[in-house]
Amino acid sequence: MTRKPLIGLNADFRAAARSTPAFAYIASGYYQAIINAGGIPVLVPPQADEESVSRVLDAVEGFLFIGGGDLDPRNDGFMLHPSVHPMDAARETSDRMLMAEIAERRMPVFGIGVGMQLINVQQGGNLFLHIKEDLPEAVPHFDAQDVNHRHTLNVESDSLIGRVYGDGEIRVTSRHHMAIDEVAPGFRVTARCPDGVIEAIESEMIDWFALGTQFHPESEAASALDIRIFEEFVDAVRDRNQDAPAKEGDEAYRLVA
Ligand SMILES: N[C@@H](CCC(=O)NCCCC(=O)O)C(=O)O
Repeated sequence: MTRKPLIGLNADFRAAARSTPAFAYIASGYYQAIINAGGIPVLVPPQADEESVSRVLDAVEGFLFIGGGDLDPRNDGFMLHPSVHPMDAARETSDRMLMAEIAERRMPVFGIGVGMQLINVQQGGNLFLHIKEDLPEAVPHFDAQDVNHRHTLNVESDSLIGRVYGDGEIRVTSRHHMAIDEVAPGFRVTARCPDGVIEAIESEMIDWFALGTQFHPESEAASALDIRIFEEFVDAVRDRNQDAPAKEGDEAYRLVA
């Protein structure tokens, strides 16, 4: 039986309000996609410090950064923009610590939506803060009335995304008002919307599986091909850890014991 890798997922966070406690939460599509692709999801709420981040990453084999609110551009030396609504600082601080350690370890990582933007800025790239202003000719990438708003995609054939989607028209679910501007060193663009907006990046480093999609392959409207992206990710995590010694409780351990 193929060993299922443990894959961490961050969570979104909402501070306490007048009548509700604070919540850490995650849309089920993210962790269900990991399960469907043969992994075991491990939900990771915002962490308080680097030691906790290190211990968490000792316990998982890959990491998925989910979508959510906006990264605060002031954390990257830019001015705040009126259209930017930063996510709760508890989440962003934890996400940035996690991403820094994941990069250090070259742990397989997949970022979706703001998760891709996090990979890009943490690795030295930057963002357009508001597509409507920065790229006025762009097609709509967000529809407040339609959570499954979709647009077409052009992919680089010699890439993971290209292998997954192949030829033919591709439509993906899009929910963003920010986008990658300068791509981080060591990464390349592997998919764009026909209007030029960057929709996927991947690492060019041979020792690091790092992938980002601005679109949402976990959405309710996901296609069978979208799910293949998760299978590629889980396979990459498994392959990287296939020589890891079996831990008590693993199938391999039981077989030997
Ligand atoms: N700040 C980003 C957010 C992109 C993103 O993650 N969208 C998903 C929304 C919530 C979700 O479905 O998880 C941007 O707007 O560019």
